[in-house]
Amino acid sequence: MGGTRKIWTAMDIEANQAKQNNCNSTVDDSIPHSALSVDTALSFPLMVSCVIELCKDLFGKWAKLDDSCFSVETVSGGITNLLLKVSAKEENGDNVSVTVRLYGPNTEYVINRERELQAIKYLSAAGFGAKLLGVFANGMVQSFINARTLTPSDMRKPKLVAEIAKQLRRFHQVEIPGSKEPQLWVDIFKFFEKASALQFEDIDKQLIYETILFEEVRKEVTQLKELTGLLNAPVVFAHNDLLSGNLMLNDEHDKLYFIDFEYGSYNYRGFDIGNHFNEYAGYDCDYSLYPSKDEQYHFFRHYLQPEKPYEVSEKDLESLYVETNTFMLASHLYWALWAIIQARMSPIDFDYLGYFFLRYNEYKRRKEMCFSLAQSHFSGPGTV
Ligand SMILES: Nc1ncnc2c1ncn2[C@@H]1O[C@H](COP(=O)(O)OP(=O)(O)OP(=O)(O)O)[C@@H](O)[C@H]1O
Repeated sequence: MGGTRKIWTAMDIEANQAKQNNCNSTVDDSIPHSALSVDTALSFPLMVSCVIELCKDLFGKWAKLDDSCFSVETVSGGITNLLLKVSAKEENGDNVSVTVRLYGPNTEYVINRERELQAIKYLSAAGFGAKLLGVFANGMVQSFINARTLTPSDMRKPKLVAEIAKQLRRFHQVEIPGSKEPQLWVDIFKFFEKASALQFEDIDKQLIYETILFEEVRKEVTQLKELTGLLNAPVVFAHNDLLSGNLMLNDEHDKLYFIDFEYGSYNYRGFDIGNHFNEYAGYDCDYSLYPSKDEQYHFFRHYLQPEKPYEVSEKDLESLYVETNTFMLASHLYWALWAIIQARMSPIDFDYLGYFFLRYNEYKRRKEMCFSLAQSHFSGPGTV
């Protein structure tokens, strides 16, 4: 879903905004700020001039360089963000590259940029993602990552699985100031309220929308919330959208990067892992590609004990297996409800209502197996 999942993200913005306002840590003052903005509607050549001016304003050592020392190219041009690569030939002959991310119009209404920037600050200090180099009126500048984006099939290669698991463990250990309340059910219920009160101008969409059994969905959400509540699952700062498009690999240095923290929040550990496993289905949503128990155990070993993966106890593996596969169901409900709202709000031409049914049907297909897995786990050791 990567690119299609970007426009209408957190419905909890207002709620979180209130929390953020109570939290006194903002972006580090040592990070350069510029009041300039770059109009994304400009023609590319005009945009290039503005971006060069912006970079000169942000970075003192580039201020005196001639415009001919800069080159600007597009890295990715989603509707949400426009990502540019800016390279500058510095006075000492060094060629330095950065990325300039221009937020798409109106995304400030749907993405909590303050929360994202704050998370980036702490995550990049912990070595995750691109380094935050500058902030301006409608975007940010980050270090350029010399790496390729992973494909869904890369993501399940045992060596990479071990590395992803190990990094995810470290990611989950990062401390971000502010509320540590897990967002999963807060988000899901907000999505539900919005999603169940929509009206579509498009008659065909309206007819499809009217076939959604919201009371049934509400019961499923409530039932799953109750079940996951029995798990006592750890709460961590979670990425929440760990799909292959958000993983980059530098093959030469064997270095893996997590990127794109737009959905990052405090959340249940099992949700982040289960959501990641759901992404094995790839862009075609082929859920037969969901990892087997052995594949999951390989991940868990490296997540739980990266230094001694083969010393993880069977009991710990089983517990994390139950936790992950219960929250995996929540990931289906989360993105299913999110998709209904996207169907109404997003300008991206994608069959979001179809995506709702895909995720909701997969939830229903897996529900019984996962519920009985959790219930037999609660009823005694060794029963899984
Ligand atoms: N710092 C970076 N350095 C190099 N390439 C990057 C960097 N950040 C992102 N990219 C590349 O750009 C792609 C899009 O990045 P990202 O998902 O962060 O942007 P986005 O605007 O949220 O994307 P979209 O809305 O198109 O999904 C990534 O898959 C990656 O290939």
